This record gives sequence, C-alpha cells and structure tokens, in this order.
Amino acid sequence: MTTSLSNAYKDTNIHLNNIIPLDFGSVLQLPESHVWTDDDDSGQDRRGRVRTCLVRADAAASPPVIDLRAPDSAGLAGEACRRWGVFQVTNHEVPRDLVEDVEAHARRLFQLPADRKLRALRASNGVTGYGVARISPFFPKSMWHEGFTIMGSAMEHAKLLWPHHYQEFCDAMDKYQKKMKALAYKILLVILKALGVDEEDHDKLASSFLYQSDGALQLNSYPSCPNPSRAIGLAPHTDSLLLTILHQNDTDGLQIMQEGVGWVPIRPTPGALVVNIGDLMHILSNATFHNMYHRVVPNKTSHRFTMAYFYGPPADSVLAPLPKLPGPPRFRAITVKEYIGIKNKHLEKALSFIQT
Ligand SMILES: C=C1C[C@]23C[C@@]1(O)CC[C@H]2[C@@]12CCC[C@@](C)(C(=O)O1)[C@H]2[C@@H]3C(=O)O
Ligand SMILES: O=C(O)CCC(=O)C(=O)O
Ligand SMILES: [Fe+2]
Repeated sequence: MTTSLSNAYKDTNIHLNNIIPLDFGSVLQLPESHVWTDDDDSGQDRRGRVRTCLVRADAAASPPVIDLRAPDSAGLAGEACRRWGVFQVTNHEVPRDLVEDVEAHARRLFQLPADRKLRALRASNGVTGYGVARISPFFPKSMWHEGFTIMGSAMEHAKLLWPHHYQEFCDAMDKYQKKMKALAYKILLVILKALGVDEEDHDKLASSFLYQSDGALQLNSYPSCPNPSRAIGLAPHTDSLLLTILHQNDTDGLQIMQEGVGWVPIRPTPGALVVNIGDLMHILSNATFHNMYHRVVPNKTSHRFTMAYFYGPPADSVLAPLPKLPGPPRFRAITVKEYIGIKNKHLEKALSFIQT
C-alpha cells in the first residue's frame, strides 16, 4: 500500500504556527520586519541577492512557450529543462473560465479580513490551510506574501472561512485539482520521453510510483507593496517535488536565477501555464534537468495572485536517477518522505546530502 504525498510533509520539524502573515490591508509603510537587504535572501546559499543582479527582460533570452499539441513538444521540453528548468505551455486543455473562477475565489479568500483568515491558520504540524510559506523559518525577514494550501478537499478550512458558503469554493478547487492532476500526468509523460523513457517502458512502468503521483494546490497572494525594491514576495528556493504548474495573473513578479546571467523574469503569457522542474525530477534526470531556483518580487501598484500545483509521487516511493541515463548515478536512492525531511532541515543544501 502506498502512503499519500501529504504524508511526506506531515510531522516534519517545521513549526509555523507562531509566524502569521502581516495584515497587509492595514499597513501604509514597509515594516522593518519586511525590509530585506542583500544578505537576508541568501538563506542557505549565496546564489541569490535581493535586487542587485536583475537582468532586463529584453537583455536575456527567455524560456520557451511550448504548444503541447506540437509533434516535437518532448524535444522542446527536454531542451528547456536542460537549459532553464522551466517552460510555459499552451493548448493544455484547462478551460480558461475554470482558471478565472479559481483566481476569483483566491482573490475573495485573501481579501477577507485578517482575523477571519486566521481562523483557517495552518496547524503547527499541519500542511494545509492559511499561512506563510513553509520556507519562512529559514530567512531572517518576513515575506510580502500569504498563502493557502490545499491537499484533496478544502472543506475543513473553507468551512472556517465561510461557515455557510464554502461549497462553491470547494467545488472550484476540486475541479481545478482534477484538471491539474491530468495535465501534470501528461507533462510527466512528455518529460519522461525527453529523458529517453519511451512508450514501451511506460507499459513496463505502468505500476510504478511515478504514475501514481498526486498533488497539492497552493494559492498565493502578493499584495501591492509600498516599497517593493526592499521587499521579497517569496524568497529564493527550488520546489521539492517532480514538477510544479503555475498560473500567474497579469502582474509580474516571478524570476528565475540563471547562472552567470542573474534574475530573469518569467512574464505572464495570457492563456499559458508555467511548468517548472523540482528537486525530485532533478534527481530522476541525474542532474541533467535543472531544478529551477526562483523567487517572487512584489509590485508597487498591483496585486499578484498565483495558483501553484505541486506534483509528486507517494511519500514512501523510492526515487533514484533513471537507470537508462548515461554516466554514474549522482544521487543515492531515497524515499520522498526522507527527502522532504532533509529539505525541511537543510533547504537548498538538501541535495548535497544525497550526492554520491
Ligand atoms: C506540497 C507542497 C510543496 C511545498 C510544500 C507543500 O506542502 C505546499 C507548499 C509548497 C511550497 C511553496 C513555497 C516553496 C516550498 C519549498 C515551500 O516551502 O512550500 C514549496 C514546498 C515544496 O516544494 O516542498
Ligand atoms: O507565485 C509565484 O509566482 C511562485 C510561487 C512559488 O514559487 C511557489 O509557490 O512555490
Ligand atoms: Fe516555488
């Protein structure tokens, strides 16, 4: 029997219940707790600096936008994963009105008064509900961000937010997670193909844990910020699982670190979804695919809303570099739960603990 993905995050040593998001609606100035300097965002690693190396959008090449119906989508995705660790997809078959509906629900949620949102605060050892990003304890300053995490049904926390009117929210989240799961599976197949896993192998691997992957949905809000050049929306990090599918509203903010170049913005492209490679896919690809190191910066005048769907195998699955790949394996085999445990202790250094 497999253990669900949520199990990988339960009872870890991250305790967030004493860190709560700021009441963004009530502040006119950037509080000292949210002022970042170049040293504050380095976390466990010095690849990132707050603002000093943002490249102009037009000065750098950008990750590609790939049409999922194109016959060469696997080749293009493979190239993008090797070079960037991220690409955008169109023709993904997620209806535009569903995306808009979920975004509208997210807006409604984050616009609730602070005391109402705190009713749904994530429990100290829990995974779901309202609160700050899980990476918060690794950084000395607070982020200009609030989030709401869902795994499966959102009912438990939605009832606390809207005691009589939670059903519509839950239905929209269910519908969106179903669509995301199907899309993530489709993209997983495209990426595996790019790694040389062909259809024949799929039959052999049909019962593999990879194909039993599931997801978590994170609604993110980055309110407009009185002094965005000194604040951070989401501190630099990599996502831990196989891949993440992100919808961003029309407000810029997401940036990826490209070695030797700097922070490159990933601008919202109408109708496209951003797909990025996480740590587990980096392991599976024997480090040939980048696990995208990224951050979010806030905006002076507009409010950024995003929906991130994190996709990964059951907690007790064992992951290792795919055997077909050339070269000696660069990582030892590890369960998803063990990896998340290491990440929750060591953040960006986690991979170095499992290098061979
Ligand atoms: C399934 C998940 C991935 C995530 C932890 C979570 O339970 C939901 C939030 C996700 C997030 C978003 C911000 C960065 C990140 C590293 C974090 O701390 O929370 C990711 C987590 C992850 O990729 O492990
Ligand atoms: O909101 C964004 O643009 C990115 C969100 C993100 O990186 C995350 O939730 O892990
Ligand atoms: Fe992320």
